[in-house]
Amino acid sequence: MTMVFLNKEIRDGDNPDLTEERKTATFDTNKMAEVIYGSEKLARRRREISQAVSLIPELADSKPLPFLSRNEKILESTRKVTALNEHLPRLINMNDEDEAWHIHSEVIGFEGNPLALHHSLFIPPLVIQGSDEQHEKWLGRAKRREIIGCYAQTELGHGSNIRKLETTATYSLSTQEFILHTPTINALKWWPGALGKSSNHAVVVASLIIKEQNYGPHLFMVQIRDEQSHEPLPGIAVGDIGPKMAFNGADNGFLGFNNFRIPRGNLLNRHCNVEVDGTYVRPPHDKMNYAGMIRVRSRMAAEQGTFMAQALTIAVRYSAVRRQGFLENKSQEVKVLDYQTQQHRLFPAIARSYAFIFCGFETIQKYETLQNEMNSGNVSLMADLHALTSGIKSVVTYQTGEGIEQARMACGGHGYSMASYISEIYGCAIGGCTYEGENMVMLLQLARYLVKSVELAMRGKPGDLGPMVAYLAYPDIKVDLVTGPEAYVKMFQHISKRQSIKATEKFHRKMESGVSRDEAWNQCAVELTRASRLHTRLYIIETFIRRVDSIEDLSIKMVLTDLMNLHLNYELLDVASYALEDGFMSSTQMGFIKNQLYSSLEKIRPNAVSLVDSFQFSDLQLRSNLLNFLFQVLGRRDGHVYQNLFEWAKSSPLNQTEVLPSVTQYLKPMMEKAKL
Ligand SMILES: CC/C=C\C/C=C\C/C=C\C/C=C\CCC(=O)SCCNC(=O)CCNC(=O)[C@H](O)C(C)(C)COP(=O)(O)OP(=O)(O)OC[C@H]1O[C@@H](n2cnc3c(N)ncnc32)[C@H](O)[C@@H]1OP(=O)(O)O
Ligand SMILES: Cc1cc2nc3c(=O)[nH]c(=O)nc-3n(C[C@H](O)[C@H](O)[C@H](O)COP(=O)(O)OP(=O)(O)OC[C@H]3O[C@@H](n4cnc5c(N)ncnc54)[C@H](O)[C@@H]3O)c2cc1C
Repeated sequence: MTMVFLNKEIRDGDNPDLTEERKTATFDTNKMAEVIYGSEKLARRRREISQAVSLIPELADSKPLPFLSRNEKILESTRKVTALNEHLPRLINMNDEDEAWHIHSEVIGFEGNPLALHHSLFIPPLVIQGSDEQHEKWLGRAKRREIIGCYAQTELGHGSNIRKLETTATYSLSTQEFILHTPTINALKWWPGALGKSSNHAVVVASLIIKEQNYGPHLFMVQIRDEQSHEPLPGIAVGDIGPKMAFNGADNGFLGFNNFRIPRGNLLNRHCNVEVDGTYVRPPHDKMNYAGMIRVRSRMAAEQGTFMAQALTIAVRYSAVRRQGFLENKSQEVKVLDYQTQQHRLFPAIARSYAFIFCGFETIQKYETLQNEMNSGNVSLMADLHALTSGIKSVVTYQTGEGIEQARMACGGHGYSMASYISEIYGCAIGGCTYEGENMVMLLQLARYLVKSVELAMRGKPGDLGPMVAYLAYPDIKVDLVTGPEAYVKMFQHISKRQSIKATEKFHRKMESGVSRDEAWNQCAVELTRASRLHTRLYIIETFIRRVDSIEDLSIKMVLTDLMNLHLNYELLDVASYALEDGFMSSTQMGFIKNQLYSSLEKIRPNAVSLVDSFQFSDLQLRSNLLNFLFQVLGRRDGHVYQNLFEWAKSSPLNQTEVLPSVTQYLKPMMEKAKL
């Protein structure tokens, strides 16, 4: 029987320790899901989709994914994604990217699949950079999945420095074609997801050469495999780059061209062009060809927030059923969730998950505004959003990695087992520190923007500063943290401003002492990245406060205020040394922050399970409940962990036979030999 209590679904037969947690929570998890996902409709749609997926057996994993070999993983992810495509139009709104993301994450898990990049990295650049004529030619085919594509930019020798990509696209005036060529091994495309074995088309980024002049990286639509035989076309070398830390259900690949010709019309030319006579038509912004990367980065905060939320759901539920050690009552061991250290490990990360998701929705909206403006020829918002998303991408991926790793350790030994699924989530999430721009490189992009802004403020032009950096010109007025969130923001603004100014001044001093600009930049790079992190963390705090301010439901507002206070105190404590250094923060204030932090942990404790339940991840999504199987493990909603860990172990392929060949071939002879 299921009893609904503030929508927390207390189910008969659930582990009583989890039931107790759900009963004591002070808010409605469905209402919280509305806040997390943006509206009642969006949250409800997620539940409906999860429910629909759970009723379709062919969308379930046919075996526990960690027991599969690489080939089996690719076969399984391809089986599921093609089966899913058959059902999609019935299950989701096909124009809704969030619904598509959600359903893929339910069905595929974190292993990746050969069509993931088709939708997220092949179609979007075609939409953004392709002309109407090019949309006519390829977009319909891509959307109907008549062709499969990927985004091939990174090379063996270059990923971060796109200007130095070595793959060339040389315009031939005589044939009006581009000749794609890979001049060296280093110039092989390397890493693109789904390139290795699955795609038959690629958006290839190559340096455009016209009459021996290099015009820098441009995007080209390239067919790489025959549509019938799927064999590589003559002049193309392509394959898989081998197993990775995660994403092993996907085929990241390499690609080389041997003077491979494509028509002039294959340069994606909505914003730039090469005319028949070789005349180059410039785009309205120098970095227009990088716009697709801003798009992906703008989605990463929400994405990473949900990755961390999944690991935390597993760890918090498990911590509520895991009993070990004693507190006051010596007759019953305590839930490990009652230990302050466990709470300190998990709750700030829950707060960051919420913060990243809220911040993510804002950045996605900002990107949509940019996209609309770009479509009408206005590129003035690009620089701001490039700077902002560069910082956010770097901070959230790093902190998500930290949070997931804490979740793993919070599960003790069982966290280390793949039955927890946390290692797979971790492998996938920390890929984000590297893909879509290596974190340090992207922090330094934001630092360029901050330095320029400080210079404007120094030149007495604070009016020229955009709203995101206006605080760089604010006067320093001491704050009383007791007055609430605004005081925390002011304290953070002071810290961030001071670091940006210090780093800029150091950079200027280096140059004044005769060091070249690039060398001076490098000598200040650590300080500059610190400024970027502080600026970004400030921005995330502000978005959290904005979101909580906008909530009307009192019970939700109260618990989110607790979470926000935890976030404010945790973040400020983490960077307090910057404010103690110049006396802006007193040691009394430091003590106040710590006490607030500990009291926030206590306030959140009764709501912890419901705060993670509110993300409403299904057991399938957490790989904690595989349809038709008993392998239900650590994060399962009903909390029955131990017997299912035992089922999981019994299902290990190693246990399908009592005596392994490793024993008969090697150990037995060794022991026999030792007896002689
Ligand atoms: C449950 C589901 C499971 C799984 C799914 C999850 C995840 C997905 C899985 C897999 C991964 C998916 C995708 C990964 C795809 C990729 O990684 S694609 C490759 C991405 N590559 C990069 O990001 C490369 C990073 N490098 C760059 O972007 C650039 O090289 C650079 C920006 C670092 C530098 O470029 P330069 O041309 O050299 O420029 P600069 O000299 O440094 O700067 C000059 C000015 O230009 C401004 N600028 C740079 N970029 C932009 C931009 N995009 N927009 C606007 N302006 C830009 C810069 O700010 C400078 O301005 P100034 O005013 O300061 O001069
Ligand atoms: C899971 C995954 C999926 C990917 N998918 C794709 C894809 O679909 N398509 C695609 O084209 N690519 C893809 N990539 C490639 C990815 O975009 C690049 O690996 C990434 O941009 C980093 O570039 P790099 O490998 O050249 O790192 P490098 O730049 O070589 O980084 C190595 C080190 O050098 C440092 N460094 C480099 N430049 C600077 C600098 N200017 N200042 C300071 N430090 C610097 C970095 O901080 C880092 O510590 C993927 C990568 C991964 C891991």
